[in-house]
Amino acid sequence: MQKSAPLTMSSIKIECVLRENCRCGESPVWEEASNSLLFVDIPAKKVCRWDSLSKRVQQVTVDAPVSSVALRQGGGYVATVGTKFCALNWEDQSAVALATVDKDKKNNRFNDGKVDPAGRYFAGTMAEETAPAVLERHQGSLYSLFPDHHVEKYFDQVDISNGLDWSLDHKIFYYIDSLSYSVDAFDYDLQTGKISNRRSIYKLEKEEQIPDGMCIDADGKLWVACYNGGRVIHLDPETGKRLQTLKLPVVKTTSCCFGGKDYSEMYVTCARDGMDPKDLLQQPEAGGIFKITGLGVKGIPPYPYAG
Ligand SMILES: O=C(O)[C@H](O)[C@@H](O)[C@H](O)[C@H](O)CO
Ligand SMILES: [Zn+2]
Repeated sequence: MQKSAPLTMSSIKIECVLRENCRCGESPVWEEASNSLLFVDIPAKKVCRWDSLSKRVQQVTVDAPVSSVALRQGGGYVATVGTKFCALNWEDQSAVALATVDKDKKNNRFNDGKVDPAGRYFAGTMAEETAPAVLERHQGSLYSLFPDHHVEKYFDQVDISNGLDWSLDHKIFYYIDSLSYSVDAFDYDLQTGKISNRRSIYKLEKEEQIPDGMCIDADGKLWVACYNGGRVIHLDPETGKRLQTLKLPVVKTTSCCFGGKDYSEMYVTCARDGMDPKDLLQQPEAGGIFKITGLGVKGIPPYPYAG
């Protein structure tokens, strides 16, 4: 395995590349075909696409909070809107429901979602918040939308279903329920999409605050955005050790992904909701998109939904 560059050689640069004032930016996904970063602003009900070459942003507004977006095999996107898995057509700005979950829970909505290596769209739910991280507990569940559009439920009793990704050998599923303050792992069966043997691989320290979105890198290590922690932490899931902390000039960091040339850049989303006017003055880039270069590690392309 190739070692990353020694620390003395790396020059990490963190910059805000888009001042978007997202209320709650989330679900960054790199689309190689268009050199673009997709992301959502959950309460603003917007899916955005930032062209890294022209620096322009396009957006599609939907009719309910949109919590994640993913690429779709054969073009277009899928997104979790309210409690629906939807197909998103960028050209005519339409979102067509493929399946609905939590029909008995009127106050629920989807939260983070991502596609697995076999093309299933995983996403979990939560009760709607009255303020950031303030909500009726244990209302969420984790689901996946299979390529044939049927939905499977994995477990319930979730507080805030959040970051998710798969190990490079596809044998482990990593998952975050934010209010557990833990990054968990499950054994993963790629053939069936089944998960088992839940365990914690990392417990957040107090100052790291609330674990939110996450992604894996090409070395199999995890990067976890810490809401209210103003940072992304780099974890070794095998040893359970934190390898590195990246501090950002905004406190409500929500999620991260790799993108850009050869997936050598990291993109980080963040939120403005829940900040008071004084914080907003001190963090004028809150709600923007951050790009981090010089990490000395690459990411992997996102998997497209196969249905
Ligand atoms: O981005 C998300 O995942 C949630 O929808 C947000 O509301 C916050 O992250 C949450 O409040 C912190 O736990
Ligand atoms: Zn999140």
